Amino acid sequence: MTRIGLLGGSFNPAHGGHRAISLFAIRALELDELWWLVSPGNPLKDPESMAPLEVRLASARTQARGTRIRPTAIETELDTRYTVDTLAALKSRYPSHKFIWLMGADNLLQFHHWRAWREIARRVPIAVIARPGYNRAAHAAPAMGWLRRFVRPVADLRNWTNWRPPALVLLRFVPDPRSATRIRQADPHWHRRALSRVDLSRRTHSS
Ligand SMILES: Nc1ncnc2c1ncn2[C@@H]1O[C@H](COP(=O)(O)OP(=O)(O)OP(=O)(O)O)[C@@H](O)[C@H]1O
Ligand SMILES: O=C(O)c1ccc[n+]([C@@H]2O[C@H](COP(=O)([O-])O)[C@@H](O)[C@H]2O)c1
Repeated sequence: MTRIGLLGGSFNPAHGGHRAISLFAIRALELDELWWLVSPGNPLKDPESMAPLEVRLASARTQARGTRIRPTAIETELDTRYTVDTLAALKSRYPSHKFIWLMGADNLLQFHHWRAWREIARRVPIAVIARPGYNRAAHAAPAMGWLRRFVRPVADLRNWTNWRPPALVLLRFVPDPRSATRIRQADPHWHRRALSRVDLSRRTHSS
């Protein structure tokens, strides 16, 4: 049985915060691999401000170097955009893998807007990772009105593969204030430089 964590995201761009929380999660959940699902397009986000998928994926590969993190654009391959569909496709493609969905506390605040969010929680256990500025609000998130009864103690964490979903665990690692919004604010043209690096490496590989 392979233990896989799933961290879906825009990764616009990937940053050290993603890497840090992922490394903590790999250890805490004893994961064989943590897959970063670099989204072709978050259904709730404006595509205008989104760098091309290949540039975001390249930033994810850079951040994941030398770890058990596996950046993927598997939602493109599966032709899914909604997490509920991605999970169904992954579970049927990898029937012997055990999956756990990871998300930062900011995503829990929006979770009730996701398509079939209760169904997502019925499909896989969920680990919510504390994030500076969002934790108090996350405890009061609309989705928590329903999810609260399924919260598991951290003491039982290693046993997550035996949890029968819905099951939710709240994880606190060293708080990491990094965010893609801040990076874009400081460097609005990050993707242009990144795109030229992607093009360059493609040319180098094909030459
Ligand atoms: N510093 C962090 N601490 C905890 N969770 C994080 C952190 N950074 C990102 N995440 C989580 O990682 C997942 C993917 O994040 P995403 O790619 O949206 O990055 P982001 O920094 O939140 O981007 P943006 O600022 O554009 O919203 C989400 O579940 C998000 O909550
Ligand atoms: O399925 C949905 O309705 C849905 C709505 C919003 C976000 N998501 C997923 O949530 C993950 C985090 O997205 P983001 O843009 O906040 O990094 C990513 O995998 C998205 O596809 C999914």
